[in-house]
Amino acid sequence: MKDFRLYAITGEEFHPGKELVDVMEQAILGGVDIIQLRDKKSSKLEVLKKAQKLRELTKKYDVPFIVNDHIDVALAVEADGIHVGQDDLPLADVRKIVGPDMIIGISTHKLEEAKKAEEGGADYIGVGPIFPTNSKEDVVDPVTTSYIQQIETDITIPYVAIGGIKRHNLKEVMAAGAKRVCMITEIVETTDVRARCEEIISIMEEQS
Ligand SMILES: Cc1ncc(COP(=O)(O)OP(=O)(O)O)c(N)n1
Ligand SMILES: Cc1nc(C(=O)O)sc1CCOP(=O)(O)O
Ligand SMILES: [Mg+2]
Repeated sequence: MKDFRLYAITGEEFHPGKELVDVMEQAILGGVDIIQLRDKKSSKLEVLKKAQKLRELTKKYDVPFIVNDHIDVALAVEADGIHVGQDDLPLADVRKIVGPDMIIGISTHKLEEAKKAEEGGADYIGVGPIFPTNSKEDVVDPVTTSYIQQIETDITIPYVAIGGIKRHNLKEVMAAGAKRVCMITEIVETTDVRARCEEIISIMEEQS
């Protein structure tokens, strides 16, 4: 897969009154280079409609588009990838469904899960939650930056740090070895999403 550094996940509940596509377009203009549609509340049809709009947007900017949870929606809109968690379908079954080319990302919270994902052919893994987060209901305890250090030592596939990552703790995350970060609230919960992403990118560039 094409490499990336700033991964934005949608979080419509954090930007009331603003259109999903407008917020994500500002994020892309600010430097986000991969987008995931994550919607835990809408009906399947509503998720499909949002995915269609984001597919169009991400095609325009040549940014990879990932769908969280809904494999059928990912296939229907020809998304670039699907993101699944530890309680979703096993990787081997997801691969059978989506075929050889679609990106598969898997959430991991411990080294054992990361190794299994790598051995099973995941294209990337999520590594988190690094810090406490209010953006996910059934979240496990923070894994802290020590999990990033373990991943750096033992895992070779691309990984993205996630969970409670903000401008103020970004240096700590990068100092542990992370080169890619994923955020919901720090990106979408602000009046100027583009400027926020530019600021995040400039902190990342200072650290690399
Ligand atoms: C990049 C990335 N990493 C982790 C997650 C979390 O996925 P999951 O464990 O399936 O939880 P939900 O997002 O479905 O609540 C993610 N979505 N993206
Ligand atoms: C969706 C998600 N998955 C996580 C994991 O650790 O797997 S943490 C998380 C929420 C990330 O949101 P924020 O940047 O607002 O903390
Ligand atoms: Mg999931």
